[in-house]
Amino acid sequence: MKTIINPNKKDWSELLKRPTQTVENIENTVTEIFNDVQRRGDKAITKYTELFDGVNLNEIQVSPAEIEKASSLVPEELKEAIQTAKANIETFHAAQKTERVSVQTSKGIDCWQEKRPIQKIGLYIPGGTAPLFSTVLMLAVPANIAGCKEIVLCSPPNKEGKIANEILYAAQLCGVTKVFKVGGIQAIAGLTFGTDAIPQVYKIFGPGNQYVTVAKQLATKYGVAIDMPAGPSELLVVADDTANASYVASDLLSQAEHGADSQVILVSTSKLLLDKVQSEIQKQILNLPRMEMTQKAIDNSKLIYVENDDIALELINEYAPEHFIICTKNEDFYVDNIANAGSVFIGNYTPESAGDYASGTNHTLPTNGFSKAYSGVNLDSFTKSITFQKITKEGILNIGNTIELMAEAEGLQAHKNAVTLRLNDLK
Ligand SMILES: NC(=O)c1ccc[n+]([C@@H]2O[C@H](COP(=O)([O-])OP(=O)(O)OC[C@H]3O[C@@H](n4cnc5c(N)ncnc54)[C@H](O)[C@@H]3O)[C@@H](O)[C@H]2O)c1
Ligand SMILES: N[C@H](CO)Cc1c[nH]c[nH+]1
Ligand SMILES: [Zn+2]
Repeated sequence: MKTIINPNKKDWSELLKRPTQTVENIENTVTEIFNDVQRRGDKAITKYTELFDGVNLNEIQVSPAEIEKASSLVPEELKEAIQTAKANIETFHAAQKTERVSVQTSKGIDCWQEKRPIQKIGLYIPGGTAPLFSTVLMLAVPANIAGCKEIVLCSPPNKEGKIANEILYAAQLCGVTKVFKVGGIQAIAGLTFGTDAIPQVYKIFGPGNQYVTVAKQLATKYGVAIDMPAGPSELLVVADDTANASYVASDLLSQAEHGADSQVILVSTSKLLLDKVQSEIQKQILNLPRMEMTQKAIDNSKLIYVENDDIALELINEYAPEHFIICTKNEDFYVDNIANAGSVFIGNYTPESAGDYASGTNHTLPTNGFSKAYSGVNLDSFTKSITFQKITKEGILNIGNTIELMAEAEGLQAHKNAVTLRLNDLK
């Protein structure tokens, strides 16, 4: 991992670049696949599944019998762990429910706002290098609490043409309606346009690699909504001499192991800590089964020394990490002042993995600096707010002239008439 000492502010944007390809790099591939799926539906889906996942499938929908069999093969101990995680995710997301907001803005004018579930949604569950069944919980649990009706899940098949047993078990446990063995750009295309097999949905959720993420971003051109760009995982840790170097190294490696295009960053006011973490990483990485991929991510990663907490905070807000771990003496300074981060983990005993699996918070989070403007997935991601109003005779008498004046000033006579006709009847 490269160490950078006191980087000059004018170099920050270059220093903080992500190692992923850009929308421009991937756009042509996405457009080609989208056009093909739009034209040829399931035939195109099957072609790209063979090309990218190396398997030729006659049937892309997972049958109830396959789900039953897969579920029976998941060890009991793991099922219990999945259920514990599910309970915590349920508790945290159910607590996010809000009451209807209702107010009389003036006499005779009642306005209110209510949340209604998005009826048809698509969940993308990554499966390229690891079957992320935890993501099923992160998406399907809040979707059910929100009341979404049709929940369609897509995930890439392995070389045997199967989706991991744990993904199917979690899908069944969390009330997913239909499951398809389709991944990557072609899955996003299927959910966007619909095919004979895959239902078209109103909103697509879920993380994925850079191809999936760019496909989701481009899918919005065709009218489907997305949760956010949730691409290759990333982590920024701020730590000082009060941190445990081996814990910090383990956290950095936990996100680096997601893939070669992940990135992790350590910011510190202590050169000693940076050195200790560097050597811990070199030690711990040797025992990781995904060492090669992890090493590639570590090569994209940085240890950054800065002189004080103010500079550290400014740099962190500029980077806008997906995950932000705080292991410093004055943790409140960072907790109170962080402006841009997807999810924050505080103190030596809060590993980022806790949020990935089981503490209850959602792990589908904005990457690539998008935490400057986007929230991670939460209960509201699965609902829309609808406003309602009811105006009485007294109410329209009160507000009518205001509307007439404004409509006239905008040159919209028909708008004015809609009020004037009523007012004339009431006079
Ligand atoms: N931000 C988040 O909230 C979050 C959460 C979990 C995981 N992640 C990220 O999800 C990603 C999972 O990636 P993954 O690759 O393991 O699984 P994936 O399911 O996202 O992608 C696999 C698919 O990518 C497609 N693909 C692969 N190479 C391609 C190419 N050259 N051209 C076109 N398509 C190609 C294939 O169709 C394949 O099925 C990781 O980057 C991880 O960091 C992010
Ligand atoms: N860290 C990922 C979000 O960026 C989520 C995840 C799933 N499994 C393990 N990790
Ligand atoms: Zn993770």
